[in-house]
Amino acid sequence: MLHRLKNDFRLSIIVLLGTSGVLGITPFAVLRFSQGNVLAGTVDVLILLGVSLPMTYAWLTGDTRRSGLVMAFISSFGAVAVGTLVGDPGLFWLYPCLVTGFFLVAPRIAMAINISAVLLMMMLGDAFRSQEQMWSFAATAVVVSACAYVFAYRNRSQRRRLEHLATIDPLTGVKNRRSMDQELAMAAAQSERTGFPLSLVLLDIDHFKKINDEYGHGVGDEVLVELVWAVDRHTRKYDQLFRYGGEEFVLLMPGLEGAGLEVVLSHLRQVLHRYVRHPGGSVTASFGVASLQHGESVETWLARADDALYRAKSSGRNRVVYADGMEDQPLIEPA
Ligand SMILES: Nc1nc2c(ncn2[C@@H]2O[C@H](COP(=O)(O)OP(=O)(O)OP(=O)(O)O)[C@@H](O)[C@H]2O)c(=O)[nH]1
Repeated sequence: MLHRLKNDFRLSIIVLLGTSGVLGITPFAVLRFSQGNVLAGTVDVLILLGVSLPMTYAWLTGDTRRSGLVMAFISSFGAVAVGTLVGDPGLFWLYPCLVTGFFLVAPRIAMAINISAVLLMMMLGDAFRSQEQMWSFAATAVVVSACAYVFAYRNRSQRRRLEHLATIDPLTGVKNRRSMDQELAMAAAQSERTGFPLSLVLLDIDHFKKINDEYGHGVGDEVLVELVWAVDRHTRKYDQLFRYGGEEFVLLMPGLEGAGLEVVLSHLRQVLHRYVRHPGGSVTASFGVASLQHGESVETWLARADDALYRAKSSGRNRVVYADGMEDQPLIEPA
């Protein structure tokens, strides 16, 4: 449970708000009913349901997007209803809602909800004792919302930047090994469910150390970038390339296996040989290929591709080798 809360920021906010909403509003609901204010008590109960149901939904389904939106909406307009029904003591409830909305939904949506809630409260007018109070409320609500917006916007762009840094290889711009682990697990689970074929290619540049040693690391880096560019140009948009480490890449190819896969990879091997170059000539790469088998774990799948790559390297490089006893690709040199 703690693990989920620690790893899912929006879920943790939903749970925090839902729980504090339930704890904070319940005494007021009881108070309103005991004072005979049935309408305000009913509104409190509706808000209680409005925050606890999305919280339960988010917890059970993991869908924090929809629950966050519902919660932001209900808490803000619920606060408007409370303010309108009980007068200025209810006004204060809108302030936490003006801020917390930014934790639940995108900054633009939170801002739109805030503006609508404040305007609605002003139009209904019943919460205010005087015009002066109403305009003071409007001005302070705008200041609170504007500050929260700037903070949320900045926080969001920094989070996106961190996500980018954590998942993208800075040299080549493809996803790194960390995101590969997640994507492979997801793709394998989907393939297991749908029966859609899924193949994995371990692609390793041949004698890369020699290129570095002879022409320098800068040239080595350029070769890596060129290779990524060539693979990207000659594969489909739903194929995904990851940098596995060093000069080794993983290419994930959904919907391809058997003869179709052989044709594509034979072509790709030749394309790399033809287009990826260094000052001393062309670059070659070896491929180890494994198609996911029913019930197979990602680790075993990768290990089979790795074993095939090892065989490609040890049998002469510049070739495609398939796991599970399939024949090595005949070595066809480009014209
Ligand atoms: N330029 C550059 N070199 C890198 C990078 N990452 C790893 N390397 C180098 O890649 C080389 C990999 O060498 P090896 O593992 O011996 O592989 P290889 O020379 O390609 O030999 P085979 O794979 O057996 O054909 C090492 O010299 C690493 O320093 C990088 O980001 N840029």
